Amino acid sequence: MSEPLTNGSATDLQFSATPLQWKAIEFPPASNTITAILAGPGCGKTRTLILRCLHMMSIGIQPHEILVLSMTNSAARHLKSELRKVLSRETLQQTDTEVVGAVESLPPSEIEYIISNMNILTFDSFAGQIIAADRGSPMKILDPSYYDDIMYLTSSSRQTGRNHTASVRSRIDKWPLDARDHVIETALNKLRDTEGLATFAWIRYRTLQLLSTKFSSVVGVGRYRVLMIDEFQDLYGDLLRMVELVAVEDRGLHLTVVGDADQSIYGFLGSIDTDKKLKQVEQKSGRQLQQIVLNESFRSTGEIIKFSNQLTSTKLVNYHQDGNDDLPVSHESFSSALERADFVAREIKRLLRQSIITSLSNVLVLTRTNRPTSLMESFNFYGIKFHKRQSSVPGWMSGSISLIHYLQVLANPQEFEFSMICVMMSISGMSRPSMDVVQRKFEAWQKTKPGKAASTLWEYLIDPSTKHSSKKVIRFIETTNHWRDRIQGGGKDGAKLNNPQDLFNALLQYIADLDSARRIISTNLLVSGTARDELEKFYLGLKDASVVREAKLQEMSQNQSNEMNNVLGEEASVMRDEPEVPDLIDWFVEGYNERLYKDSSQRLGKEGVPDDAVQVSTIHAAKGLQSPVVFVLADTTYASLASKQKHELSLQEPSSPRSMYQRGSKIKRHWDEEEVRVHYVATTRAQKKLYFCELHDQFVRIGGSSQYIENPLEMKNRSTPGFPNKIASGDQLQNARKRMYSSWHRPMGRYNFGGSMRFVGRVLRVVLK
Ligand SMILES: Nc1ncnc2c1ncn2[C@@H]1O[C@H](COP(=O)(O)OP(=O)(O)OP(=O)(O)O)[C@@H](O)[C@H]1O
Repeated sequence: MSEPLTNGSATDLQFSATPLQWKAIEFPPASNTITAILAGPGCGKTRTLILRCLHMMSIGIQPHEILVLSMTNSAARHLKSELRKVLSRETLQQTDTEVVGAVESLPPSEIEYIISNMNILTFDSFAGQIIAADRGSPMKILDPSYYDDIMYLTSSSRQTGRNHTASVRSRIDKWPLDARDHVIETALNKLRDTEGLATFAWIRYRTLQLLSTKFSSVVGVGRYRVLMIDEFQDLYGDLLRMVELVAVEDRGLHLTVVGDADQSIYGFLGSIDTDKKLKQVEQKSGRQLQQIVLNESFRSTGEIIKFSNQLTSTKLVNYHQDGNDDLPVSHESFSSALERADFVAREIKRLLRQSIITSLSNVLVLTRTNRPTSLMESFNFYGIKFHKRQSSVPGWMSGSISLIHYLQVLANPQEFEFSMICVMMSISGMSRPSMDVVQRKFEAWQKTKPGKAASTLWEYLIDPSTKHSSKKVIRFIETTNHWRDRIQGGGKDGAKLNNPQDLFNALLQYIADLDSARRIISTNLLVSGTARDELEKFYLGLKDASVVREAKLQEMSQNQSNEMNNVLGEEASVMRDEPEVPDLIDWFVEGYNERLYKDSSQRLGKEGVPDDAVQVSTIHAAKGLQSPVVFVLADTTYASLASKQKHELSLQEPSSPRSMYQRGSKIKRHWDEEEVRVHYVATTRAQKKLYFCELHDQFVRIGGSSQYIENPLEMKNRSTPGFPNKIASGDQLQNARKRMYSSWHRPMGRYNFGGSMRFVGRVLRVVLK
């Protein structure tokens, strides 16, 4: 193959449209019709949608009268950038076989005018605008999955700065579902009234209410003459209802929807069959359906299309040949995620060396979940930079391990009770029933101390009168006390551990002494390769905190000495106290929530992708994208695991996160099929070269190691000075490996470790402006 694989091809530069695309572009936007543009991946749906908007403008519809709604921020950004690209193209060319659209190249000011006046929004921003117009000010978003934080925010303990959410949570977890929902709902209502905080679910719900009861007074909505829906196949419950309400017959609004049933991947949120959905909208809005099916794919080579078709058994027969030789699809299999990551990096290096690609931005790495995404992001063995595309998941560390819990316990086990429970649960052999016993005894103990109703679990544990029957609990107390003493300066030399390296080592040692290493270090690292990254990120966070703290200390002592010299004279210096800056551990723990919040809002705002980086994304966040080279890090076991759970979803408006999973609801999903479609979406992002990389065994071979990396725990550290080369000792590692199989499926009870990271911080995302 002679030419390098790049993003732009010759056909891309001209505004040609196939006759079918042209028909879709031109179909009159009458208010009594719905135009449904259906097509497989790469057939030009997005492009047609944009050209259709421009065509409408050419027949007199104003940019601000057009509303384009998409499911995700990422899709909305993609649409905007495509619109900008289309608008800034220079000349139009006529070809023999294709009809050419008459869109003139526009001066920059006009391009800006169109882009800023045409509303390309996510459903949630659209709903947010309606709410803001209704109440006169925007609302802040509260992620409903942080429901411990919701409790925290509404509880009286907030004023005292204490965190009682663990006990609240453990109590309400025992209640029937309805009662629980009621409590959460009450808390949410309170937050809405007092703090202007609302969940997306509520904002959608309220929007639906406003649209159905007082549509005419909903500011702004009446001005739209055209509504375009991108990725229609993915619309679920309330979003679909929103479309129906905005598009009801008598409002003179035209509706165009664009979609592909084979790319439907939101069944897990209740999205139903595409045809059924179309019929539903047709009936509810009383319109006539005009369906146009595009059948020629312009994106991928024949090899890629064939491979993708095999996945879903669909027949997208036509693909547009642009003269490039077809490269074979590489179907690879690996025994560990780390080995796979290593392959990806080396392969990219090779593509660069052999000039098959000229820029790292021509490569897209797609993963099923966030976990391997984080792994790739911090994988830089071969000097290749990976840039994680912003998905909707917030969080400073979406890591699989919750190191912060351990540090919080070391900082203050009274304040961070929930963390303490998580830490106790992570101790090898400490099961859910034994934790329940502790909890029950604690409650009984509290009753014997009438004056001390608010006594904490830690106070109970260290109370000399408490008789512990479990050796694990005793060990937890002793180990925690020992390392708290060491860190807090109660050690022999009386020094505080304010050096990030010492503190980090102490933290790791604490974890190892608790015998939690199996769960948080070895298991994660060996299975998915991410634990090391999380450790490293954590270490870097600690270092950052230390740098800021040092600067603060210096600044304070500088101020102080200036002040002393100027005002008080030298003698006074003796009387002065040392500046008060918290110790590193407290500084870090305190700043953690703040950073979590700041970072997630910064990340939400971030747009562009650096040129010198490989893009890494989850498949869900990569909808609509394309790239010359795509590596799909397939997760084929996900399908069978998911199918076992057989979630049942309800389409009712959720009053709380959990009511989404009510029993007795009608819709059952076949998860395996959806998983196949997810992978289909992934493979069809590739234009020229596709790598389908599976893990043939989701579990690492016991005792074996990757052919590339001898011992993952003793890998060279990635140019992070101070980060320990060796994380756990050989024996621990061997034992961890042996125990891995037996422990992998052990349920973590309600204190799910992976998810518990969420409860650490109050993650309030302010996304509505
Ligand atoms: N008529 C055409 N001539 C040349 N290129 C085209 C034509 N139609 C579409 N393309 C190109 O094909 C690629 C895929 O188009 P587009 O992203 O619009 O497809 P899509 O149907 O939206 O795909 P997906 O379903 O994956 O989102 C783009 O690079 C686009 O420029």
